[in-house]
Amino acid sequence: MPAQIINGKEIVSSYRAEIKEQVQALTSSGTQPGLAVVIVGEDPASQVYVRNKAKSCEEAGIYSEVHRLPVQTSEAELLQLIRQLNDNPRIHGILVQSPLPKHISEERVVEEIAVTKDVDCFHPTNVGNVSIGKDAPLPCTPAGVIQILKKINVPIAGKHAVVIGRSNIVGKPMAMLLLRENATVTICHSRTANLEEITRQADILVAAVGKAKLVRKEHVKPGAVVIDVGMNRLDTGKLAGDVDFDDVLDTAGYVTPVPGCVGPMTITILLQNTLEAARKFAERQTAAGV
Ligand SMILES: Nc1nc(=O)c2c([nH]1)NC[C@@H]1CN(c3ccc(C(=O)N[C@@H](CCC(=O)O)C(=O)O)cc3)C=[N+]21
Repeated sequence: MPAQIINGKEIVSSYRAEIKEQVQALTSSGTQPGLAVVIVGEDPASQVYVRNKAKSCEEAGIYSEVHRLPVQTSEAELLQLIRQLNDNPRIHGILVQSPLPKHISEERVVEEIAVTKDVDCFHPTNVGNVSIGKDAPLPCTPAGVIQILKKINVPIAGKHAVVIGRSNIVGKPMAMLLLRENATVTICHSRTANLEEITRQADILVAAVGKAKLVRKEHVKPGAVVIDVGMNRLDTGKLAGDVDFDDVLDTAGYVTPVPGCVGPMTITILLQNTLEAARKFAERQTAAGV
């Protein structure tokens, strides 16, 4: 039986409709959620993402502002902007688009973002809180993947989940969230010997390596759920995932398309995190008698 193609559009639009309602409710009680996106330089992929994000905020009723800074912006200038956004009561979430130009330390910049406004979950305090199970904004792409699994009713507890990739943005936090859902988790990476042998044991296989079409049917256990986080721009201009979609179709039980599933779901979680940050801001205001 051929794999079921996970309908990202349907999952995303119902989730965003729920968010929109909650944004409206919070707005009418006096707090409109607000997101600031900061982009330094002209990376073309980043431009696409930032455009998608601004449009998504608008559709959800979230206030957003995009700060486009020239590539020669100094680290000190960027830090100054972040401090202003930290102090701005209209802004509840701050996202500094990565990658940054080489002369700016991403680590330093992320640490400047107020922990309560870190809607990416990149700040070390939030990363730590997620790993010890404390309340924190959830990392957008990994949380989106968990939501996809839940929406299609795939059980996670007790399943063997294999993550290919160990980046701080996707691989590592992905493994952490799967563990929180009680999966047995294996992380594979560029130094893993016998990759196929391990990935073939996966009930849930998440590909987040950044290598176009790396995952083929020989990597996939029959019936497995294959989630493709990859977003590789081919020379043809087309977008390809880390999974060879056509090749795995007859082996996998479920597979996500690229584009049209994990990407838009990532943005959906960003909206959710911004809403949640705004809600907590409003609660703190009320508690303080403001
Ligand atoms: N601080 C920070 N936070 C991020 O979350 C972040 C980042 N930096 N830097 C870059 C990556 C990449 N990323 C994408 C998310 C969604 C789509 C997306 O919606 N993609 C569409 C297709 C877009 C197209 O056609 O090119 C889709 O998959 O259907 C793309 C890319 C967020 N990132």
